[in-house]
Amino acid sequence: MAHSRLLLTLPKCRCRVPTASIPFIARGRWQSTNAADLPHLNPPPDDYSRFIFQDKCRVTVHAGSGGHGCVSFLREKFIEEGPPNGGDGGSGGSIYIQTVEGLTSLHKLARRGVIRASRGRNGQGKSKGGKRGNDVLIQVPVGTVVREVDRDDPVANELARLKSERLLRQQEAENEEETTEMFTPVRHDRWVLYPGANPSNFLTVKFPRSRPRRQHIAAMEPQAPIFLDLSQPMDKPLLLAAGGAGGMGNPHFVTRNMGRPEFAARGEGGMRLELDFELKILADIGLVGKPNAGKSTLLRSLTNSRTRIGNWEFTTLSPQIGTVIVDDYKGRPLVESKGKIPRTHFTIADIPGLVEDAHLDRGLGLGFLRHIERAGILAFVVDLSAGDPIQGLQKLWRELGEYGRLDEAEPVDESEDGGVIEWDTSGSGLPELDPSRGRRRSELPAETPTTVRKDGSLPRLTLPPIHKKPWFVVATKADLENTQDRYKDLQEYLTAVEKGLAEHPSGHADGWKESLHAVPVSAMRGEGVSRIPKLVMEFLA
Ligand SMILES: Nc1nc2c(ncn2[C@@H]2O[C@H](COP(=O)(O)OP(=O)(O)OP(=O)(O)O)[C@@H](O)[C@H]2O)c(=O)[nH]1
Ligand SMILES: [Mg+2]
Repeated sequence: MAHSRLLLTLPKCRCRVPTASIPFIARGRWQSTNAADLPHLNPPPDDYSRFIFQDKCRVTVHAGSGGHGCVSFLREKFIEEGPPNGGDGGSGGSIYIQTVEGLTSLHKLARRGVIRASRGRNGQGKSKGGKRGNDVLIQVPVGTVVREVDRDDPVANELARLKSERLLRQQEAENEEETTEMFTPVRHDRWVLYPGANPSNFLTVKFPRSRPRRQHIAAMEPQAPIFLDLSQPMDKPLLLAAGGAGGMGNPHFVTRNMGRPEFAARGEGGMRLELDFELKILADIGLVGKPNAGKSTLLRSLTNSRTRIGNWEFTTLSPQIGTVIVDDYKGRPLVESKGKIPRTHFTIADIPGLVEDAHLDRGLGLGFLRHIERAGILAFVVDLSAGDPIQGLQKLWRELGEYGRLDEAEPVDESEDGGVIEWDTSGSGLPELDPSRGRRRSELPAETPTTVRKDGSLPRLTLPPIHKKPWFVVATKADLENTQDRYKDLQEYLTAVEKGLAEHPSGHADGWKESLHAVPVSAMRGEGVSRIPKLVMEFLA
């Protein structure tokens, strides 16, 4: 009795998971979608999880400088003036980069701003070499592009200085009559003197000619300027900037005339790189739709995503990713794929809605279109309750076409209708897709290898043009009135495009049209959505 009273008096509690524990990638098994879970598909505006998301940042990285060589001499009983035994300086720490699966945002990197590898320790007496500086590994999400903005390489600067000095000498030698003793500035920055030495010793000591040195691993650095397209998980880190070489101890400078050199070399300075990081999300499916079309609701109904839903435009302000698990609950794939790695899951990217002229940077569109550029399959989300869905679809294609044109100067256009479909549902039990359709999958973008080239850089990712990607239409809000006829028109139009009777909506005659579907769904009721994973697996298998 007391128990039931307690239940009655308790306020309605909504289970909230701490934000930090929610992964950015939400996972869900599409088989588990059932009508009983409906409240999460039409949630109140405050029922969503916040993600910290950053898809761009600029970071300055400093490789560590080398430690200085040591000036030291053996001191033992009965050996008054022992031979030099100064150790070499340790080399500076290097900066490496690696893509890691599971990371989804650059916000941690952006927060760091400046990344420094530590410097090498100085050499010591008794021929003790200095300790190496600690390396730094920058971990980024798969799909990150790294571009160099600026660099300051002390070794390159020194080499350039030596070259200009040599040219000057050559010129002097040509005009022999004007020959004067060339003034060589004292290089405090390149030499270390014996501890007890005066600064004036710099003027009296005759330093040997020295060329700046690099660590051997510097040969693995990517070619300047750096451009890396890290589209695959990497099992080994890639070197970005090698630390400065350590300075040599005084034994290295022994000559026949100078048995006890009282100087050693300073370590080379570490390189500074200013890098732009940009994350291009690599999802299998990109949802393309106008604001308020119902993309986020669709993502929620397919996955466990807690993305925000609201009956206003621009509810979604940053890309969201959901993962749909399609295994048999034991990690085994449900769809067998011949000759390829079997897929047990696929990812869906929900980006902010595209307004008209999004390619001219209206709305929020342009910044996020690049995420769609990389999706393997495009899902056009068209709201059946908001006017003519065919025009809606064509407008979306036009925006994508214009964006593609910005990228690679491609022509685009529009089109019309033709075709067949049966529609006999009034809200529930939406029709099954004909399994004989959606067979061809040859057009899927090939896996891009992340093989490192000889110069250490990665090959540039070659993306197929947007109009060549497989696509389908998700006709949402099919539970609302007057949507059946619109859906019918839309499917007729797609059949006409497939048969070549109507122009491809991208305006490209070679646009992908192997099997075009419009899937009618009511994402809010969770109806019809289970057909999407089936269709996607047909494409991915
Ligand atoms: N009746 C009905 N309403 C839906 C359906 N799907 C979404 N809605 C409603 O449409 C409105 C917009 O849904 P969202 O999922 O936030 O739309 P969106 O495309 O993500 O919008 P933006 O993030 O602004 O681009 C919400 O009020 C949803 O409840 C559906 O299948 N049926
Ligand atoms: Mg949204």
